[in-house]
Amino acid sequence: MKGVERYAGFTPIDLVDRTWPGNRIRTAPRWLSTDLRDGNQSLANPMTPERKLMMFELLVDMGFTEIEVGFPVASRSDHDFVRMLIEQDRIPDDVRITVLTQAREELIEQTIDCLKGAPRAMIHIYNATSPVFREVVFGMDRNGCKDMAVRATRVMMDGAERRLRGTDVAFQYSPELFNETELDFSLEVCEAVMDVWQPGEGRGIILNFPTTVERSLPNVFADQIEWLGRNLSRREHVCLSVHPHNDRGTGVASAELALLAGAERVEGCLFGNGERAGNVCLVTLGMNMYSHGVDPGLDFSDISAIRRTVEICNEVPVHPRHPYGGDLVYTAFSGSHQDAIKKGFDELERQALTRDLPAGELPWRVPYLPVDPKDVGRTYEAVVRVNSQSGKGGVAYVMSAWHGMNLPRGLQADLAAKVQAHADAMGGELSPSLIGTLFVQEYLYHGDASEAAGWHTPITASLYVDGAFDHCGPRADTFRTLGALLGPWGIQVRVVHRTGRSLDHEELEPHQRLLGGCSREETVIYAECALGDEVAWGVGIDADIATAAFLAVRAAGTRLVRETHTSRAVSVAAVGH
Ligand SMILES: CC(=O)SCCNC(=O)CCNC(=O)[C@H](O)C(C)(C)COP(=O)(O)OP(=O)(O)OC[C@H]1O[C@@H](n2cnc3c(N)ncnc32)[C@H](O)[C@@H]1OP(=O)(O)O
Ligand SMILES: CC(C)C(=O)C(=O)O
Ligand SMILES: [Mg+2]
Repeated sequence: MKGVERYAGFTPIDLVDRTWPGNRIRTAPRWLSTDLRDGNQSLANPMTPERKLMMFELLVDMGFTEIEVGFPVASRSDHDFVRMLIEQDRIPDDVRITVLTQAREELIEQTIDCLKGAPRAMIHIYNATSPVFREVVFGMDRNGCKDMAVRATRVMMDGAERRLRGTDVAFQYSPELFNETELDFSLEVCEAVMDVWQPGEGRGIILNFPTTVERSLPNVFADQIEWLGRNLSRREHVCLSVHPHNDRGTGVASAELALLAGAERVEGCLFGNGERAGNVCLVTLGMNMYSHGVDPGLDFSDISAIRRTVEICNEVPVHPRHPYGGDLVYTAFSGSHQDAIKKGFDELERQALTRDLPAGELPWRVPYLPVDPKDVGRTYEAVVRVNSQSGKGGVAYVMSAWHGMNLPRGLQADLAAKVQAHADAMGGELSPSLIGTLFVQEYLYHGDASEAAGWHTPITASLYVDGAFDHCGPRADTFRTLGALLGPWGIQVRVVHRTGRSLDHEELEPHQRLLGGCSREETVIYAECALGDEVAWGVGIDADIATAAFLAVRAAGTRLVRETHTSRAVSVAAVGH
């Protein structure tokens, strides 16, 4: 592409004995949400006080104990929001608010004043340290840049000492554009800042290393973090924090590799809001940990509610493909994915029965779904959505999840072909209720008894029972009744397969009751009839199994006769059990 020569590559870090690639993330880091600061400053329409409060309360509810609530000198609304939190006593005892300020004396004084009356707070000072900032923005050398940070720390300590007497003041320093700064210079500035702050027992410091504009591969950032961890003095009093941005789309990877490399704290925003391509997404990071069996220490159990609140506060929609929280991320449209998902759920249910445990307590092993959607408050209903890319597994899933019917394999294929033809003809997606309507139209008996008059016997039906078979009395009685009903037509019923557990209408949501609002237990019988190479399926639903079977065979036989345009003998194959 034209112009590529204008961009320089990045220099790898000389750290041949790096250890981070062999490490694992075993515990959650300390989290800081910067939604109300870095997130807010990136919005075309910054949050109103109401939206800020909504975000703050969400963060508290999710379990954040470190929340950057603003840049008080940036605007009256930032200032007033911090004051409101303090004056209205809205900061829970286990939460520490943080405020950000540039390393400029006049701004620091005002920032301190804004914190008056807070029981505890963190003052976060930053100045840019990279060569391009030193040369282009500040016009100063390394020493000048370091002095800026040192002076700011002194001013902050002095001001806090004098004007924040009742406040437990903690301190965080960030060399902005750390990832573009020479490593030895970042270290030099941080050491100089620590010389002023004098970290020690009960007086820690947070040193926060941002990829202010992400420019290199995540492994380079990890090397930088491991190098710092080895070289910082007073290490036991330093909390090594990272603040990745997502300019290259690798913010999450940068954070994760930094954790492997020794980072202890991560700053970011929910759903990756923030400057340009965003701050690192804390939802993705936390849920990535959860999906590996590491408790993130944040509550994502109603991820849709979190997303809704974030969307209201930011006025920025969350992408439907956003990891873990997007509308479509627990949905498969394509046939082979749907088939594997259905088999995964079936196996989970089998295991639950065998081990007599709720399915929700079993190890999660469902293909194509990284976590159980229910763990984040999503349902299983949207896991499969049907269009022209779908196959029998998907259609069977919809029939089971939405309509409580566990179709035998042959009927799955038969219905899927009809659904596919419909999808091809209409384009787009077929809703579960439309699939249910197609099913009813195709397979249930709609005629009257005379329609079957053309049948010339004998018929042997292969029946599949789905539902309350166990509630229908001894099998012998059932077969006798069926014989009496079907016998005059010469239909022999030899085999009954189970396809699923009882269909209990009490368990189904109203939209799942394919045939209306009945509340008693019913039996579904699927009948497979063959005439030469032709096969037809019929379905009967009734509280009485014999009636259900009768209706199913009539439906199948009628369709077969109609489809083959013949009234010659219908033979029905028996399938062994
Ligand atoms: C990566 C980040 O997200 S950092 C946080 C960024 N957030 C914000 O900037 C939002 C809030 N900011 C503001 O409201 C304003 O920028 C203020 C109030 C902080 C400062 O306002 P102003 O004094 O009008 O300055 P302005 O916004 O034009 O910034 C330029 C000044 O900041 C200085 N500056 C810029 N970046 C930095 C930095 N990283 N560290 C220290 N000083 C800096 C510049 O040198 C310049 O100073 P100069 O006027 O002496 O040349
Ligand atoms: C203020 C700092 C930490 C920042 O937001 C950044 O560098 O991205
Ligand atoms: Mg930032």
